[in-house]
Amino acid sequence: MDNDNDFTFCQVSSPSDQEDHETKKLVSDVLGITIEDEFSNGSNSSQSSGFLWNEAPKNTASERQDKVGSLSFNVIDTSSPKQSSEQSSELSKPVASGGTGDSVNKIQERTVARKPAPRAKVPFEKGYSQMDWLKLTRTHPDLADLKGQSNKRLISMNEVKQHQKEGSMWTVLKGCVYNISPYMRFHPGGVDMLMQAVGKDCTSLFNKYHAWVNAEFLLEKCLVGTLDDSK
Ligand code: HEM
Repeated sequence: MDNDNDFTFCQVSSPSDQEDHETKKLVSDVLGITIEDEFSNGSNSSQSSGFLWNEAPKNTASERQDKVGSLSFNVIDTSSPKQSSEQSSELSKPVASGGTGDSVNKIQERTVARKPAPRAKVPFEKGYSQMDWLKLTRTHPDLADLKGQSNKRLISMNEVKQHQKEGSMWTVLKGCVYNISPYMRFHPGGVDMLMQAVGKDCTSLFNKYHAWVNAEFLLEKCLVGTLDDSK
């Protein structure tokens, strides 16, 4: 009860309007000092924002981190995109470069690293992803449509040319003859692109677009034979 009385007493003798105003001002001043001290560490506000978002010296970053406390993660976030773009341009440096075009090359590399060229990849139809293709290659008994024939026989280019119909579309890739008909709708570059391979040797086209693609593995079950290049 004594405490209640004290409380009542405090309420009754609350500061006058003028005193109240002064108290508020004092509090806000103190808060102002505290905020400025923490963020700018005695410097002006433009330096403060520079520290948070632009170029904080790397060797002082951890020191700032300690002082800022819970806001320190901002420092790391701000500097990381710069680092990664530098890294990617480093990674994309040409193996051999030299001469006067060197600096031009570097500028172009940076542009490439930031804005990758759009790819002509066609969105796959439902059920025609590369995973679906892999499943099909494991379950289908005769994707190459061999009908019991060996896939080790030699095939002439003339025979390849004759297979350009639905269900039996042959192509030559790196000396191997494939029936690419079942792969058509699974091709990430689209049916139209792959149609250019039908009835001919598509090795140079294939290498032009994606030399890195492991066609030997992808088309393993579509193998019809080996190109007989003796004729
Ligand atoms: C005959 C066997 C072929 C196979 C197994 C094959 C497979 C693939 C694969 C797996 C991709 C995705 C590549 C990636 O994500 O990096 C792709 C994309 C593509 N393919 Fe093919 N492809 C073949 C032939 C061709 C041919 C003959 C052409 C051109 C006439 C072609 C044009 C493209 C294009 C334009 C893309 C999309 C762009 C890209 O991913 O870089 N492909 N192909």
